[in-house]
Amino acid sequence: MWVLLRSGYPLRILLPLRGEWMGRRGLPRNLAPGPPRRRYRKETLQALDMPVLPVTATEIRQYLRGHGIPFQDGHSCLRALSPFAESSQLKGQTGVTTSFSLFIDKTTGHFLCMTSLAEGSWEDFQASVEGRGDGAREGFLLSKAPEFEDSEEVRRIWNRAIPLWELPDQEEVQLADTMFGLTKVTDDTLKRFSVRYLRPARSLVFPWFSPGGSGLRGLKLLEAKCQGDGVSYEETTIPRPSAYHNLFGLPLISRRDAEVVLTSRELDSLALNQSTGLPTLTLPRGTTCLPPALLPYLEQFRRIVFWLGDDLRSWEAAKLFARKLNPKRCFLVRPGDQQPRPLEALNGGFNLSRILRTALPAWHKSIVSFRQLREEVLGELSNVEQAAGLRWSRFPDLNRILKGHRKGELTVFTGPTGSGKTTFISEYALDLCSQGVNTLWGSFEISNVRLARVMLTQFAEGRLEDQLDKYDHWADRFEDLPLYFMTFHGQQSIRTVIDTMQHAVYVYDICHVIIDNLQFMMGHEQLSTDRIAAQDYIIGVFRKFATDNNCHVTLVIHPRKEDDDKELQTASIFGSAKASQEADNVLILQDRKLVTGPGKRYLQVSKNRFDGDVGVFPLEFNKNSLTFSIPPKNKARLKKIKDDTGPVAKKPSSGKKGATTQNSEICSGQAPTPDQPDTSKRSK
Ligand SMILES: Nc1ncnc2c1ncn2[C@@H]1O[C@H](COP(=O)(O)OP(=O)(O)OP(=O)(O)O)[C@@H](O)[C@H]1O
Repeated sequence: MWVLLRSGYPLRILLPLRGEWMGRRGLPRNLAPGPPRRRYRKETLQALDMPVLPVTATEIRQYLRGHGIPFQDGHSCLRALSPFAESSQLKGQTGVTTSFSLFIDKTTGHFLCMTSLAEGSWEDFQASVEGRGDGAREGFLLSKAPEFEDSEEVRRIWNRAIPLWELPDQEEVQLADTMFGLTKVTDDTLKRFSVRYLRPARSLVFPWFSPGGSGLRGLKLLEAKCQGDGVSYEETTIPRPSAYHNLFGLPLISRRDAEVVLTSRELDSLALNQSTGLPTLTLPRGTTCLPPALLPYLEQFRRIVFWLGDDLRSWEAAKLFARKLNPKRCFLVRPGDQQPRPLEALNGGFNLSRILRTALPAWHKSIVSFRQLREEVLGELSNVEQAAGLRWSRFPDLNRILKGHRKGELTVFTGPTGSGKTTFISEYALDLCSQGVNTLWGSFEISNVRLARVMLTQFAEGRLEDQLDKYDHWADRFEDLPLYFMTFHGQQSIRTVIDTMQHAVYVYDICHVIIDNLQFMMGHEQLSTDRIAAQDYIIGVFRKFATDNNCHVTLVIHPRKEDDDKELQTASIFGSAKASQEADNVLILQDRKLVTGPGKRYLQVSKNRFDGDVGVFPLEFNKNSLTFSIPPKNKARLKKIKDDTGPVAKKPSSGKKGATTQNSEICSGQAPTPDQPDTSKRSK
């Protein structure tokens, strides 16, 4: 994984953990070659020590003009004459010059030369143009060749895989067709997309070819497993997901194609291309992200249709991605009963071309009519559970009160000093991140190493100090979480923090930012009136960021000093009422002990803009695992007690996304004492 964000950004800024803990990917066991290997990338941290300022599109344009480099304006990139391509390379087959092969990302300044495949940061580009730097001008140094171990593995798997129709046993063909839903996909289609089948792993193999079709850069394996009455799928990529930048279907795209359909699964692309004849591309990691490195490959299209899936999450992802690609050329297929995902649509006898024609424009003017909103409103109404957000798997009581974690909201979290705010919020965020929420941490008070240690302990649900032999196992799994850290420590200016967050949303599709804590952006204002004004301003900025980027921001704020024996309230948050007004959710970690649960703290939800439900529930701290969630054993015990004492209203949640949660039985056994706030009331 290249941890180098954009060298052009305040680079001490984002530190994904992966670089330090490169581990082994989860290949099917029967393919695993030899004992686990570990690779350490020591250069990672050094790269982060260069404080460089962000670049804007205007500055890039000025620089190109200033250096006499001709360029054209594109959708998300500027296209320029490439200083990395040899003049002989610039001639296409027809002898016509294939100029403007250099793509520079307008937001990050990152560049890619399509002719030489050189790529790098904006600083690398400048160094190269100005003849300084160490070889960037040679044009090849920055292109990332697959690591040797990876290319060996890729080659070996690819050579063992065979086309489906060459399987010797007809029954095996039928089984594979059924498991992968390929009964209506023709051999011609599979052949066109070079899909193979790996018998020992019972997996389809999708190749990643280098641009220009010269070599194999990687693979994706899709394994189908029977699960009850249904089938579940598991993906494995080589290289590992963070470096897997394949737009599956790219070799079939012609330079003249002006329209493309983007899907989130390779099988959907096969179905779409077969039934509509349109060019299709699959995003490498489905709905989780659209890495900016792929944007140059999408520049040529005047119309891009997203058909990512049939749920609200796919719809949200499509809207987010459209912003990167320029929403004016993007159209979205709305999820719905009559618009399932492409493979299902093909198998269900739907007319895929007709569904594509119903795609809605992604671009809205500042003023919209209800006509433009009605489809979105319908989407929310027909997917009520999904609209309530992603459910925590460790905190059923949070689901019960808050209903879920929703994009674009601002959560303010407070609690007395040393009460365990960081520890709790770490588990709360880890829970979501483990379910695929791309997360960015801004921990200004405690170091990232300490924070990561807490999170890893919570992830492993036990002390790792006593079982170091298991460290690699947990670290490898942890490394694959979509988790990033800002490397700020101590006081920071709000502008720098917001710039970094903006950058992370663009590059890593971050959907949840945690800021611990706001006091580190307050500067050194001495007067309390200045401090209140500063805090109000900062909260306003985070509120706007959350809304503009459809990204959830969780903001930890210290309370004002109150009597130790008094409970905190919304009004206890330092400053004016701005924090509670702007916040969608207000959570308070109360360390006053519940009478019924000696020694325990409890979490109070004192504001919930989504549906108004507020309430409290006890938190039981486990010193070994540093967790507050109720371990599965205890959950079972609580359920049993309830079963023994009377009927349970509803089955407790499985904790999985989309599952309904009704866990009042867990809480009600430990209800707050009467002198505690009335928790059943709505907040407004
Ligand atoms: N409920 C608890 N009972 C006992 N110890 C706890 C509890 N919660 C957290 N701790 C421990 O207390 C210490 C401080 O926790 P943490 O840093 O999460 O508190 P905080 O509220 O964020 O502190 P600060 O106010 O300084 O930001 C940690 O060592 C943590 O493991």
